Amino acid sequence: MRRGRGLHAAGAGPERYQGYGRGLRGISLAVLQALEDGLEKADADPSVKAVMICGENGKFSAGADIRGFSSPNRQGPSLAALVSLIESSKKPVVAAIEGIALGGGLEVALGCHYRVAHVKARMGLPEVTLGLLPGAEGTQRLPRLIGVPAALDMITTGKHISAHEALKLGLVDEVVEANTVEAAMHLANQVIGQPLGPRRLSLRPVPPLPDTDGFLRAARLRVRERARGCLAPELCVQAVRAATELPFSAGVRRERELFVELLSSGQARALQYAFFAERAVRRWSAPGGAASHGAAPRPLRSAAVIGLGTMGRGIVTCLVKANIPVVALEQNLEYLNVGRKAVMLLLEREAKKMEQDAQALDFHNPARLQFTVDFDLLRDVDLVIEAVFEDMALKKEIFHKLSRICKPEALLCTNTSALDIDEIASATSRPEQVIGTHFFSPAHVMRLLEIIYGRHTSPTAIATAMQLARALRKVGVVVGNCFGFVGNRMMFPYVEQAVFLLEEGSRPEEVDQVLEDFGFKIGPFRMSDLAGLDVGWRSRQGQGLTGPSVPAGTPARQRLGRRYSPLPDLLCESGRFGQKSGTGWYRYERAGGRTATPDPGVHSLLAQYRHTHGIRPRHIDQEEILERCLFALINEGFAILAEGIAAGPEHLDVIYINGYGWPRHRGGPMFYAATVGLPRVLARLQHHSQAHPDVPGLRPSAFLEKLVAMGNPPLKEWMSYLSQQSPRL
Ligand SMILES: CC/C=C\CC(=O)SCCNC(=O)CCNC(=O)[C@H](O)C(C)(C)COP(=O)(O)OP(=O)(O)OC[C@H]1O[C@@H](n2cnc3c(N)ncnc32)[C@H](O)[C@@H]1OP(=O)(O)O
Repeated sequence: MRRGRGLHAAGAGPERYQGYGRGLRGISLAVLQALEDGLEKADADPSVKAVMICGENGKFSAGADIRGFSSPNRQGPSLAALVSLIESSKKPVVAAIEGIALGGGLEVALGCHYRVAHVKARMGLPEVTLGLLPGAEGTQRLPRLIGVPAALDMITTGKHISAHEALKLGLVDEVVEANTVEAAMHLANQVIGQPLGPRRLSLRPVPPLPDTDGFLRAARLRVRERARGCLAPELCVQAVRAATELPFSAGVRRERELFVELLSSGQARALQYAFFAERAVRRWSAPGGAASHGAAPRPLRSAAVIGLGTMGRGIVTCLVKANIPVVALEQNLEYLNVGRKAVMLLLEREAKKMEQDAQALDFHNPARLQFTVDFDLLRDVDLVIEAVFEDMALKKEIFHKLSRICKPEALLCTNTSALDIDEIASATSRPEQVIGTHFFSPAHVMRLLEIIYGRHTSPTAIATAMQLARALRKVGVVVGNCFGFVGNRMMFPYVEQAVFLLEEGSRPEEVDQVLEDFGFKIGPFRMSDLAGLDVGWRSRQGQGLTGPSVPAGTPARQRLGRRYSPLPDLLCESGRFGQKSGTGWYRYERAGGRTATPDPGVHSLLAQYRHTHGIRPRHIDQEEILERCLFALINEGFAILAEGIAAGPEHLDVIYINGYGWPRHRGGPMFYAATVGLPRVLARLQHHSQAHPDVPGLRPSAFLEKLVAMGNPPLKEWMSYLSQQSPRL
């Protein structure tokens, strides 16, 4: 038996191999070189009759090293050349796929003549999620193997598929439950001497469809619609089209051109930044030097959710899906029954989506999901998530009760989008166990979990909340405590600018269009209608900004010495609450309808409003709409960083990508600011601030000014320019 790195070669005799492999870090140049050398050696050695390629540590490959794409000095053998070399081997090559075969890893497997997968293996071409396409000839080989529709689906979505699905598609030849390497060697030994031509994918034709051109045209439109300005999915379709129209070698050249176009588009950089940012935020730090590496989470064996409104229902659903037994509590039987029905409906739907795993949910079993009005049933749970209305007095009452009832080590979470965690914690005898867990609606769908520590929250509590995020398959981001935390605090100036633009001459649909063209899933007015305009109205009433508590004589468009727009209040006063009431910034087909139509009623309300306040409407161009909304949001981001509410710009970006529909291919607001260039962001903020001196949100943050003065350093260096690391982090 001979051993090397990366590749195993099965010899003529029983089990003679040579081996190499590599785990998660991606295929490095060293691995490429080693594979190339090994293959050449195996081809030249007459005693070697077949070759088997596998990974190390039970993982075939996570693909190319993503960091390598932005490296200016990338040199050495190319992955595509290696895949061709594998395919052209005169001896049969078998891939033994365990764990994962992703991206370039799967392309290596496609170069092999046979593929054997472990039953738990997952495969995929996720390049599109990194702003790229499978550029090691994957767009040309995969359609030849599994046909255009299935290949296009995998390549344009980047989804991972199971071994069974791969077998159904014909992507692998065999799925095994036992030792994959042995099974692959067994197969290798069996096929020695058989002709390899039919196994070389580059020599196969793409299986024809009745109307390939029509299919690809429809796919391109579908993908373009879904991509919201992201280039990669569309270029993936073009590459697959090349496979259907050109001979293999010309298709590969086309794939290469498209790959280079994507690599230099800027979007690839943004998407790769987002990939690493999501992993970077798993490492958190908190006051007093506590950090992820030194804090261990407590076990999460059971949970309770208080309040079965929209948020509570979604949270219960995620917990059940994560296999955590839940006690769901409401204040009375009437609300409990309504909540129970809604949760069951959600779970039925989720079970349908999950198909074969549905049994595992087992949500009719009271040991896994229990509905109650009795607080005493919360005595033994490891975690409680309070999800009642945004009412401080009510939340404090509940937390007071919890600290009497729950076991001492139970984590007490509040699902709030803005309220003070310290004040809530002050109602308990154990503030170190209290933490904010801000879910986003619908809670069983949205990936973000903003985790807010208070002054006394312990590192163990933070680590446990992060563990909860992971268990729920969410992206947890740890932030400090301030009004609106990170996400909503940055959203306030954005929405404020959008409303000011209406006062000055824009229409809701114009503002939404500009921001949707930028890539947001929905613009600020569609979003407000969806969330319900009454939510913000109640909050403004609570803050004394509108309603009877506003002192007589207060100017209509001013509060606390700064510009204020009463427009959203006027809408609510006239019963326009958004989708739920059938009218808001738009008109809907009925109360609860989803289709927004520009509303002449709103247009005349705006005209009347401007007339009343002596505002002469003006034409506002797209650039001004974008700059005022986005730069105000980004400006708040710099203030948040300077105050130490978040540990770095990546945290803000991950929050915006996963919770606020920020287009991922633009990398998040702070990454976007870096792309635009901080001097330009500053100059434009200065310009708009001069035009609107009564709007503090447009006044450039001192931290932004400092970064510009320091020469516009790269984003990863920003935090080192804060004179003292924040008091909070
Ligand atoms: C010519 C072009 C040829 C080829 C193109 C490509 O191959 S592009 C790359 C395609 N591959 C991918 O997109 C896979 C990316 N990785 C993942 O999806 C996940 O990491 C994975 C493999 C499913 C594992 O997930 P898990 O949750 O178990 O681990 P985690 O994500 O935390 O990753 C652990 C650390 O590994 C790093 N990493 C993973 N994959 C890569 C990679 N391809 N390149 C570089 N680094 C990778 C990841 O960043 C983590 O690092 P850490 O420092 O611990 O944060």
